[in-house]
Amino acid sequence: MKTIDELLADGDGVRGKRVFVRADLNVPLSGTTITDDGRIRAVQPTIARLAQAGARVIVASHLGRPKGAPEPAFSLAPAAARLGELLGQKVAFATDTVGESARSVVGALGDGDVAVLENLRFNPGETAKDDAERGAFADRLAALADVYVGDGFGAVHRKHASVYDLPARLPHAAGGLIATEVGVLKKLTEDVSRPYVVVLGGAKVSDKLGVIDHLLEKADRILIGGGMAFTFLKAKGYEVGSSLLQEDQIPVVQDYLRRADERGVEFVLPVDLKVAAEFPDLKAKAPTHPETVPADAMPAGKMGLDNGPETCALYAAKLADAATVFWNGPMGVFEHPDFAEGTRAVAQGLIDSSAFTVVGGGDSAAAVRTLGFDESAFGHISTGGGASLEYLEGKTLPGLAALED
Ligand SMILES: Nc1ncnc2c1ncn2[C@@H]1O[C@H](COP(=O)(O)OP(=O)(O)O)[C@@H](O)[C@H]1O
Ligand SMILES: O=C(OP(=O)(O)O)[C@H](O)COP(=O)(O)O
Repeated sequence: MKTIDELLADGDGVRGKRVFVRADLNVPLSGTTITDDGRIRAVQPTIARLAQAGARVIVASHLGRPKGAPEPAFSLAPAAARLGELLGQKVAFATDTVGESARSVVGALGDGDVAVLENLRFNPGETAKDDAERGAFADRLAALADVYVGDGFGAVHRKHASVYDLPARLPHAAGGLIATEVGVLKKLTEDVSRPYVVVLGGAKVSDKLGVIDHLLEKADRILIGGGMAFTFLKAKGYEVGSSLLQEDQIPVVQDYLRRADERGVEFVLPVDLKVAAEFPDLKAKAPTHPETVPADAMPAGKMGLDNGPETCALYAAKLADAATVFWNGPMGVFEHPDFAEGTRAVAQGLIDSSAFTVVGGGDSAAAVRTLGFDESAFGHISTGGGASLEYLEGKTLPGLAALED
């Protein structure tokens, strides 16, 4: 994989060239306010290096999951503004991705200038399953640039036009963030110190359940929380009220539990939960008066939104003797103060252990920072959740494979 160092050292370098940087600027927002800018800070050095070398830098990313058409709530304008602050230079913003605005903004770039395009997922070609449709969008993106730098680690597991098809159309290299992320995660695929404990939570349950199949071969202990817990609790025959549930995956999860038993892998599920009548308002953050209930006695109509205190203590104990920990997915709706304790307890558990700890995922990393933990207390904070899980699984990641030749 060609690195950015090689790209900068090559012949005339990048001076005067239009360099397309596929970043992951998928940051958490409250309205138009960025609540954690970690992903922007993580890719900023790559953009700064290219700009300093005289490139005309075009930064592109997705944000959230809009359905192939513009949705103002998912605009990248706040991220572009924040990038400008971090770089200490003006950053132009195109209000589309391959249209008139993008062409004119890119055409106006001088050497060392930086522009951000609007959300790639406002165009259906970005995420299309059909190769030709994705390819046609990638052709239009390719027309904007001379060189491609892949540095959106959080999205390398997506076979999307800007991640997979575009690098095939331009000379390409991997950015510094991808190089760092792959360097750390590679260690976890080689020889891990044991006990190896994996903590899984969050809300992208259908995306991430599959990784357990592989973890059953690798991990010594798997702690489940967040929205992921309810499919497991239901699989054990418990009621889960109106909690997040992946009903069609219940037989799969039952198989995981059976295989874990056979293989001696310890599966740990919540023993108590914080529940409320409905999903909390994350903007107003008004008190929700949650109840704590045993995990096997969830009241009908209530939603599980965090681990209860007994689970917090149990998970801390299950982390204490770990030698390696990988954690993806918050243990609850940490964005609301009533449901942050489970996530805080796991973060503290990682810090209190003497393990090598890796925290992965946009929201998990944001949780650790917004709950006030010092980033340096963790071994590595990865910008990718799904991406790091799939990397650990040994899967071929489209966005890495595309950079490889
Ligand atoms: N019990 C729950 N019910 C609904 N959402 C939850 C629950 N627990 C955690 N979440 C949500 O999961 C989201 C993060 O999930 P995910 O995107 O999978 O993690 P990451 O970005 O770290 O990979 C957070 O926004 C959090 O509010
Ligand atoms: O937030 C992301 O992934 P993550 O929640 O697994 O860390 C990435 O930006 C990928 O987003 P996607 O899962 O909508 O493709």
